[in-house]
Amino acid sequence: MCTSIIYTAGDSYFGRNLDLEISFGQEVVVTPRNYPFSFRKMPSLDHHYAITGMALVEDGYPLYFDGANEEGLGMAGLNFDGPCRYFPEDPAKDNVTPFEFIPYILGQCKNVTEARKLLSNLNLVKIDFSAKLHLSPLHWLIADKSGEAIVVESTAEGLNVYDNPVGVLTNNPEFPKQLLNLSNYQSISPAYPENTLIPEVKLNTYSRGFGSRFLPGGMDSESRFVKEVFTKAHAPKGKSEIENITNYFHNLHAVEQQKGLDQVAPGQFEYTIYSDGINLTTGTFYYSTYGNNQINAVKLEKDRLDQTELLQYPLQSEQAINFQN
Ligand SMILES: C[C@H](CCC(=O)NCCS(=O)(=O)O)[C@H]1CC[C@H]2[C@@H]3[C@H](O)C[C@@H]4C[C@H](O)CC[C@]4(C)[C@H]3C[C@H](O)[C@]12C
Repeated sequence: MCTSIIYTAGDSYFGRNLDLEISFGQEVVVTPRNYPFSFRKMPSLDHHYAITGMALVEDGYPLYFDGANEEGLGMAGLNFDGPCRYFPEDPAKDNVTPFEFIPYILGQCKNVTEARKLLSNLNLVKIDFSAKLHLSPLHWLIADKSGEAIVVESTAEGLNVYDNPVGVLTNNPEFPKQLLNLSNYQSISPAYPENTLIPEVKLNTYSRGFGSRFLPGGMDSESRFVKEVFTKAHAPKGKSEIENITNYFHNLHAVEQQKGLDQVAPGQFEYTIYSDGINLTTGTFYYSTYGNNQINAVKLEKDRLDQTELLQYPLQSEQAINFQN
């Protein structure tokens, strides 16, 4: 499972938890403006917006899991196994493969409005990256620095683009069903509830936090969706970058998967491999990994964005403990 969010507190922060049982060898990758992006069915993009994100570099090509461009548009791919369908090439459409989708959008669009235009004639065409790396069934959260967010899902009906008023995406079911399910939890509150059960009897209120007593807490995607929507809706807005990024990571950690809790095969457990977030105004990319709770950061080096070579930053996965004596 995975969870992706956009959190706005002055600046906007975009990113995700990547939850899986295996790691792909991903790292922080900056694709500069003049790296030639080739596409299987579309003309290549020799000049484009620079992109920073988490990617696996395979045969020199950055396979992005999530990222954002220098204009402040972010995009993340999350598992969508079941409803997801990709299609044969359609000569009347712009045919983009799912593994090219993030560079295609982030390379060319400044914001969600521009992304919607490219999406209006797009076909997610079924072509594997290689015999070794097949397509993954994904859906995507796209959001910009204004806080506007949309979800893209390719299903049997074709390509669906939904407004996302809550700025959260997890996994199944289809996004409209996730939104509908929120109404089941509309009475969840940070405030202490009024006793409407039996007002004339004074109840023994033995604990704080009763407003969120029925908030789901499971690892499944519906539970994480509801929990994250509630957490983010009430998250404080900081006055500094440090406060904001701290709040942002607490949001993602609210739906983190600890090792041992989500069994996917005998002896195999899905867990939160990394959490990341990018400031959509400054382009600074932050991340932590399961093994290293420290927040690491890669600043956007504006003077290196005109080159053609990828900039790669291996993940710092060793725990960093601040010993005080
Ligand atoms: C598995 C990842 C999504 C995490 C997630 O949602 N997990 C939930 C699993 S489940 O619902 O509980 O089953 C996705 C996100 C981005 C994906 C990667 C990116 O799309 C980039 C390439 C694309 C290639 O076609 C396949 C390898 C790959 C390197 C993908 C592997 C994998 O499918 C990734 C890493």
